[in-house]
Amino acid sequence: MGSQVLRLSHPSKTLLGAVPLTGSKSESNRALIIQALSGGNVAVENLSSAADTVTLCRALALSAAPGETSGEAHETVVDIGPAGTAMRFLTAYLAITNGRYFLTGSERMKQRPIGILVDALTTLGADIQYAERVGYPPLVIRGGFEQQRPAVKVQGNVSSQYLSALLLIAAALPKGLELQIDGELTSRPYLTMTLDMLAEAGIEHHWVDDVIVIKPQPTKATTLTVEPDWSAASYWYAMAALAKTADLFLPNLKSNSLQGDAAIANIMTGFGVGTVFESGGVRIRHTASSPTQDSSSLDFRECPDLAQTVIVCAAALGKDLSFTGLHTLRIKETDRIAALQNELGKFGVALEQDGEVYHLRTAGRYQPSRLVIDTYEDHRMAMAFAPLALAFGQVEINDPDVVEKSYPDFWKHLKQQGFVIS
Ligand SMILES: O=C(O)C1=C[C@@H](OP(=O)(O)O)[C@@H](O)[C@H](O)C1
Ligand SMILES: C=C(OP(=O)(O)O)C(=O)O
Repeated sequence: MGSQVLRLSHPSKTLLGAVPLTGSKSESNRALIIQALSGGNVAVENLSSAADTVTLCRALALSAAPGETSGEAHETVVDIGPAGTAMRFLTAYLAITNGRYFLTGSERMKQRPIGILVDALTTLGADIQYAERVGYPPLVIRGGFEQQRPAVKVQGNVSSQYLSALLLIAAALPKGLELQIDGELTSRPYLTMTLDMLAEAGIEHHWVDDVIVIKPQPTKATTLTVEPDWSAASYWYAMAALAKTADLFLPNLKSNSLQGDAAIANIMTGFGVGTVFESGGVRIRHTASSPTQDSSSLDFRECPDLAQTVIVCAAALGKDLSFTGLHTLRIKETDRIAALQNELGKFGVALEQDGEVYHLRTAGRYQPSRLVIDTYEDHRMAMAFAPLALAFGQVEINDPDVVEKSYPDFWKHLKQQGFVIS
């Protein structure tokens, strides 16, 4: 892209035609780990073009053929940049893979906690040290350990990625895994996605109360086909809500998705966007008027990646909604609560915290003469605020390349849909 700022407008405010979304980043990253542990049994189709998936692919290739060293004998440096799922999944994967690894990432990655996962792996017998700050990347992993025990208890309310990381390696552990989820489980659909994809590859589990058991077992020969990305679809729902006319077809999305973010279809009925599941994909339409939903509340506990899309869209439509389940947003690509508060404030909207509930206050909303959005190295900040071009006539997005993390064709697709981008 090159440019440090993009200016967006959409003169006709009309969205028509098909938008071919890339594969789900979450499904792709699971498929890659399952494949890597399958001994050549598993093929993957429709892998995401997300930078995070490309990064994980490269990291897995590097760990299969270690070469680069960091000075210390045979230490393979694996740098996953800003890819959180890759960091968590690789921590578990490298812990059971022979070799010595230095697993690192971006400056932000060094602020995203990983202690819960490292503690769990260490309990099982893994050898993992912190290279800088205790509880955070980078990690020094001496892979390939003798398993001490199968049972481990893991806190569930910080990130489901820790649990998914453990479940993905469970069948390859000599004693298997008995994973007890401690306390509340956040982002539950991501955990069930992990179990469902393992099941597709022939790996069975038993889940009773708060304990998930996976016995040592081989994967079966199969092809995992990745569905397009529902989180990416959410931005098109927001655009449809803010457009004058919208009739968009999103090929290959399914109603019985593994992705919790398919919840956007239901949420957006309250924002004036209708969904029809057709054969071969989903059709979304701007419906006549946007029903008021003021004083109602939306919970993002199961779909945290939709929060920015929905909150920004609600702000543009002047809906004073309340939100819960935002507790994990502060440890993602940026502190997403603070980022939202700053950027919404640029057009007079407040996101006020009251304990676990956040209230959107749109009474002071105004149309600024120039709206320039900062993106905080967070792809979802760029993509959630871009639809505002339809509401305010024009919006400028700083550091637009951030979208590459999950949706590299985002700006290209916007252009194809009539956005003027300069
Ligand atoms: O497992 C996954 O693929 C993901 C789980 C979620 O994270 P948390 O479990 O940390 O909420 C989500 O926000 C992230 O984008 C992808
Ligand atoms: C939180 C996200 O990703 P990750 O945790 O994998 O960096 C995201 O894509 O919104």
